[in-house]
Amino acid sequence: MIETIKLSKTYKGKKAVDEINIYLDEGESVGLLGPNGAGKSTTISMISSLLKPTSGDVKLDGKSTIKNPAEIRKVLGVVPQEIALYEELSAYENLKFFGEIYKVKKNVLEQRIQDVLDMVGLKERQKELVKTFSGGMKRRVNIAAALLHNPKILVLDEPTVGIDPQSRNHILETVRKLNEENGTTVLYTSHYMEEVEQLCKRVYIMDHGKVVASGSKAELLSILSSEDTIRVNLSETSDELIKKIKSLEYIRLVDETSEGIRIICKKGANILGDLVRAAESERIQLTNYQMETPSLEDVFLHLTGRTLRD
Ligand SMILES: Nc1ncnc2c1ncn2[C@@H]1O[C@H](COP(=O)(O)OP(=O)(O)OP(=O)(O)O)[C@@H](O)[C@H]1O
Repeated sequence: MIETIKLSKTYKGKKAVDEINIYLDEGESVGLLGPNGAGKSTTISMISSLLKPTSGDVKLDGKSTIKNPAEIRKVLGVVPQEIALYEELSAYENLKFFGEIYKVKKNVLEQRIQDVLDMVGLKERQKELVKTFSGGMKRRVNIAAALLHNPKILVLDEPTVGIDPQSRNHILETVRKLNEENGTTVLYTSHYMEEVEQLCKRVYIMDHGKVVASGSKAELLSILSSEDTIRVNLSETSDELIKKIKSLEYIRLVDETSEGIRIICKKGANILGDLVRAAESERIQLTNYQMETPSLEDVFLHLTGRTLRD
């Protein structure tokens, strides 16, 4: 359905997106996961034909959208990170305005506005001014606006950042329903691993403008099949202790957590004895030790040496 070919964007000599090749099949829900600055927004702006690539192409059903952006605009709805709404207008009036901009036919616009308000759970509050809404409710109006022209493809740029849990759950549920029940193709960008795990069948992991891995959750986790992840709680941590642990030859990564450290090491390494000795020599107590089932977060850490929120 959609395919990017060596898609790139350079800002003042710096590559924000570097030759990425991704595709979306009809009806899929695909995640674009990466930390701040990885290039996710730039990528989806180019896919949505809001931003011109420096090089490469975006194809819709085999045809370049760069030469002909009108086609993709018809079938794609985009929910940007910034909330672009008129505060002095009601939710309904905002949607009416966007519907006219998107050239939704007059005879269906009323019904579409009611349908999309229903999808995002704001039907009862449509007459209220947007300026009285919480950040999460505003984001829901934004999603409703992107759905007005009944797009086949919905692209969302970190739609749950900085909003209340109730709106967050609502948004996740709306996106899930659109994909599973309406068959809408979804491209969902986030730096929240659990959202992508929950919503997306396939994931691209981005870092520094490049796709560093892709596949289903199971495929991505298999990257870690040669490793164990261990969570260790400590009475305190010290740089010296972390240095000692890092120096053990079978250690791949040590990452500080709120309660201690997380270690990725070669599978089957006999680490406990070494850990206890290192902690004792620093007069630090080891209060808990637990093998973890690896998550996509660990895959990210393994691939980039950083956590998603670094
Ligand atoms: N208009 C611009 N001019 C110059 N540099 C830019 C511009 N937009 C983005 N960048 C840079 O490009 C890189 C990728 O940014 P982008 O916003 O695409 O990342 P992101 O993964 O979406 O992160 P975030 O979640 O913070 O938006 C960053 O280094 C950013 O500073």
